[in-house]
Amino acid sequence: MSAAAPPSPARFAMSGPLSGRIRTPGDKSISHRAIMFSALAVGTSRIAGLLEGEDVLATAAAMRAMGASIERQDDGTWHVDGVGVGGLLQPRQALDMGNSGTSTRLLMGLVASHGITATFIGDASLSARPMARVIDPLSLMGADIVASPGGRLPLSVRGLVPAVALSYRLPVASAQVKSALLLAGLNTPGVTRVIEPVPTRDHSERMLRGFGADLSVTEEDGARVIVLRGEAELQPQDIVVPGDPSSAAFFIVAALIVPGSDVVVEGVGLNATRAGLIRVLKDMGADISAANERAVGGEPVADLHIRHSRLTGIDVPPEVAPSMIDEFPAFFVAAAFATGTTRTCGLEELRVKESDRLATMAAALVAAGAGVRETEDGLVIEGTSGEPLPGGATVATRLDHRIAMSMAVAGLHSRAAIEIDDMAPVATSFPAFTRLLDSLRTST
Ligand SMILES: O=C(O)C1=C[C@@H](OP(=O)(O)O)[C@@H](O)[C@H](O)C1
Ligand SMILES: C=C(OP(=O)(O)O)C(=O)O
Repeated sequence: MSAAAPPSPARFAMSGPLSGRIRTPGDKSISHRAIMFSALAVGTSRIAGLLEGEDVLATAAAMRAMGASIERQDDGTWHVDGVGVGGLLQPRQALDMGNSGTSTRLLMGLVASHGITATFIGDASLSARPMARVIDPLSLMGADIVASPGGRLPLSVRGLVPAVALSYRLPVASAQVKSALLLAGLNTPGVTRVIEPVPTRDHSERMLRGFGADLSVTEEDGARVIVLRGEAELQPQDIVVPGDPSSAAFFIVAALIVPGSDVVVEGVGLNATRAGLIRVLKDMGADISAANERAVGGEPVADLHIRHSRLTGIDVPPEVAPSMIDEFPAFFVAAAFATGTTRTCGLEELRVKESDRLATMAAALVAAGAGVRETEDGLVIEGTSGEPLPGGATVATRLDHRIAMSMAVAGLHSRAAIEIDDMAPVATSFPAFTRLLDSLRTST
């Protein structure tokens, strides 16, 4: 297990109106993929706008350990010299994935079809997360995987060359599992098929095509079917990473709940497989408008203008969940200030993220004085009709960046400050979070 950093508590108190323009950092999912695919191309790729958070840096370190050359330039772009599909080298040490599920699951897929063995370790949160969802299909492809009890980290993957091409129907809506299989398929002769009954974020498909992979997506009986021809040759690319909608979510919710707020978040990725939060908030009455719509790095992007709004409670349809899966902690905060009841269901997946996000958010919001009932697969939240929460609580974030940022936002409209027990995990996805928040609180 990787070493734990000392906790870094912080207090977030009642705020005046938030105003100004900010730009969110690069998308975490796309940044991981930009590093991985560039590291598999032959030649030099350039990446602008890469998220320089701990999770992405863990991916970069692992790809370096397997032979890629990855360097940050003085102007902030990253240059990656790839090894070519099939060219990964045996890492000398265990790959430390820190807190990052995406790094772990995608790289397990990559190793599974190379002639190398890699051991994956991580922090206490990652070591509690289920890996059977990738172990099972990668084993069918021929990888030899030895995991800790319950299919957890630490685990080792011994790849097989040539691996056996697989046609696999995802039993759980997971872009990480889908992407792990596509990465394994890159060095596998023949055709790898992944069948997705419920669509999940499609960054891997888009970017693999951009790198020249032979990949097609069709629909069969209402499911998405992704077909990838193996033994791919990836061409180096110039990539611009769009802003992360999952990071923008904290500022969207903050502007909606703090009276008088008027905020623009620039360059937010609005890929339909990621934009569920905005659709649901608008259905609740949120004043969010998009301007300057454009494409960045093959992804739709816009500047979002958000004004404080009176929100109305809603029943969130479960089928929207995959398109806002990481935004639920922030969404629960928005719901806590709505008028009426918000009900969510079908969110079992939230129990296996960096923390059990249903239990952790229910406990945090209840401690702050919100009316929250936890069910097996969701939360039922009675809103304050725009009134502040009592606050005055210390929140346990359980090594989960999104809990820390969500409850920091809740503190901005609470009578007594909310103390976050540890802001350190925020560095995994959004190191600039507190600085950007402060810039909106002080600007006039
Ligand atoms: O593929 C990705 O980049 C991600 C997929 C999602 O996980 P699951 O695949 O487990 O749903 C999401 O929660 C995670 O933050 C990033
Ligand atoms: C679930 C998340 O990330 P990961 O699975 O990569 O740890 C997240 O960022 O909310």
